[in-house]
Amino acid sequence: MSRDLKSAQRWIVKIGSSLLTNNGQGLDLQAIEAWVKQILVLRRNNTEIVLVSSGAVAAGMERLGWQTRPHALHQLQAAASVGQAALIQVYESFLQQGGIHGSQVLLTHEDLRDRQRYLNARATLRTLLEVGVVPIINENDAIANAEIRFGDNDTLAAMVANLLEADLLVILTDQAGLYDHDPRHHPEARLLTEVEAGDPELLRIAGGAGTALGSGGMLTKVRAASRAAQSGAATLVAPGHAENVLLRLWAGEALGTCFRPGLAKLAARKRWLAGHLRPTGTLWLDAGAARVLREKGSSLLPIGITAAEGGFRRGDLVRCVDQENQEVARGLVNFTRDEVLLRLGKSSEALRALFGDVDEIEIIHRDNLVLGNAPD
Ligand SMILES: Nc1ncnc2c1ncn2[C@@H]1O[C@H](COP(=O)(O)OP(=O)(O)O)[C@@H](O)[C@H]1O
Ligand SMILES: N[C@@H](CCC(=O)OP(=O)(O)O)C(=O)O
Repeated sequence: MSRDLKSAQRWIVKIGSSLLTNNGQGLDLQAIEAWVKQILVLRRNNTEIVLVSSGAVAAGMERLGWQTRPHALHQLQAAASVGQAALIQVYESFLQQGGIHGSQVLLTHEDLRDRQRYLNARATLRTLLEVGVVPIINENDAIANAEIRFGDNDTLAAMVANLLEADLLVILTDQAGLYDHDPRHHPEARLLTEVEAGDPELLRIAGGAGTALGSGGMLTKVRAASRAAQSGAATLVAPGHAENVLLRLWAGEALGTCFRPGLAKLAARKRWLAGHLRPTGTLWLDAGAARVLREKGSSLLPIGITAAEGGFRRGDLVRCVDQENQEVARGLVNFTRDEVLLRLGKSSEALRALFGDVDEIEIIHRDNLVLGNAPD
């Protein structure tokens, strides 16, 4: 697979606990500054970045003057709460040097399982990207108990990659990438430069965390790569301490391990959106529109829509049905219901007369359309 990542427009970058801390002694400010500087360059080159950052517990321990990591959950949560503030303060100060703001988004597993909270999280993150902010995500450690925890940030980062349909998930860690054995115990281990996401063999060779600081080890990274692949994202597990690692990856250098997503992005993404999102509305198509969608998989234009139901918003999944209420397709809609109602039945000329020469006239673009009776 080519490592040309310049066309990958949305990256989720996960920075692990093993990297963020100076051997457990608080945050490694120099390292964080270096990553933020690279993120600023990527942003200037139109790559959207969402950061998933660990490090709250370690930063909190330093602020509280605790020498050893506590075992009791309430103490860990207190440390995370103090440290999260420190973490955001550090990122924000470095981002501001480049004229950009960061924002804090703390998530629990529940937030991505509950439909309404999932949609809220997605809408917020999309808006943050639209206004040029770098969202900085961590688990909401202060309140997350065992039942609602992700536990490691690799899983969280992969779920965010699905949520935002990212092109790429970059997992920075303290090793050069995935080896055929845990390199801490097998000095002869070989680095794997390219693998297939979801290959079950990888689960066998990936071990647990290498240090007391990290939580998931390679196993959660391998699992994260298969999860990210479900929505078509490639994953790179790369050495976070390598100089200019993000810029070198962006330039196409073969650093770390690349997990190919298997299915082409478009096909994977379509399968994922049909299987994972629940429709929030219905568009009724006339016979002509139903036919061109079924026969040619064309984009859905306003002229072929006769009615719109449901309180959907831009980016939501809607069902497209024919006049007999048979499902023709599902897709991500480009407009809110009110906007669709203003446009339905109108020709492209009529739309231009109303709205001027706007770029987007399709109600659903063909890349966002899945034909047939998709599962709920
Ligand atoms: N096959 C493997 N290849 C590379 N590293 C592995 C492998 N199996 C286990 N590991 C361990 O995984 C560790 C990285 O995971 P972890 O400690 O959780 O870090 P992070 O905080 O970056 O998530 C490495 O330090 C390494 O010891
Ligand atoms: N949410 C925790 C980090 C969880 C964690 O260690 O994850 P990981 O970086 O995947 O090993 C924190 O901020 O301290």
